[in-house]
Amino acid sequence: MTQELIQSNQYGAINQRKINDIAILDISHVNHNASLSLYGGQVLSWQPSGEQEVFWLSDSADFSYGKAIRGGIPICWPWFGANLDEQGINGGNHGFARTSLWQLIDSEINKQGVSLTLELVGEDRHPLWPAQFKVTQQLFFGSEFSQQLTMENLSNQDVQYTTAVHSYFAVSAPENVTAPELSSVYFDDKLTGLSAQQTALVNCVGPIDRIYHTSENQQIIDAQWQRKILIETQHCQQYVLWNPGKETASTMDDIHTGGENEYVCLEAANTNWQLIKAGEQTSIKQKVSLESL
Ligand SMILES: O=P(O)(O)OC[C@H]1O[C@@H](O)[C@H](O)[C@@H](O)[C@@H]1O
Repeated sequence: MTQELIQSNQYGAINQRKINDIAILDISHVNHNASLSLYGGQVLSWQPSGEQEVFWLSDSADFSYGKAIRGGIPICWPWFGANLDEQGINGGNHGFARTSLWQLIDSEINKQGVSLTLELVGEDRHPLWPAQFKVTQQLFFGSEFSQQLTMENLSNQDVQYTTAVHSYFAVSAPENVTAPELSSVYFDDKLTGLSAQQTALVNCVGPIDRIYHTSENQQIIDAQWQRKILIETQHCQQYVLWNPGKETASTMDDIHTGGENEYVCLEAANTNWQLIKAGEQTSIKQKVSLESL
């Protein structure tokens, strides 16, 4: 495997390698290892020293232009989910950011961790979203992880967006896992089409596909791995909880056999259209940390 050193110092190094034609950055640091793909601007892994991997990546992920990479943190933007307009133009699932090439603008390695800035700039990228825009993604990998997306509307017209940072959290098995704060929150069930449901979440076994209307901090409690994943967000009004379950996963080429038993998606999101006025910007953020049980 050919590697190119991007940056290093006494605390760590960033190397670049390629999968097919896709540039992957590998980070090794005194307190963690991590990797991300410039295609999709997508975090693929983050493993603080002495911990299990935090983000799940499918063994069958398709690293090809035009395809979304299954796992890590796909960026759903400028829309989340399906997007079908009145003329019948179908934008497909989750927008174009996850199938776009992002640029690495800046990186810094220090004792606490590694900071990276990625950018996606464009205009008229899709008939359903012709605006001129810049999205800046600021990532920090250390013993904690944070991710901020700043969305700038560079057009002279207002635009609307929906979004999700579609985190695939690695777990021992969805049946060992719960997210207790969600039990008291109303959700829209994408599988039944029913809105404003409320039921206790016993575990995260799929098929499950729900939009929970809350911006409170969340915990993914994994009884087997004896850890809590803590998630805090800013300017996100929902969380999406998704696991396809065995039957649906077996129809998905980019999930390896049994892969659905290795993760739970809890996606910090804005699933209702949000306005960004002409020339203005807005941002969302998530912070992820770990605790032992
Ligand atoms: O297969 P995709 O496009 O990556 O989407 C995966 C899932 O993403 C979730 O966010 C959606 O709520 C699900 O409905 C969807 O199936």
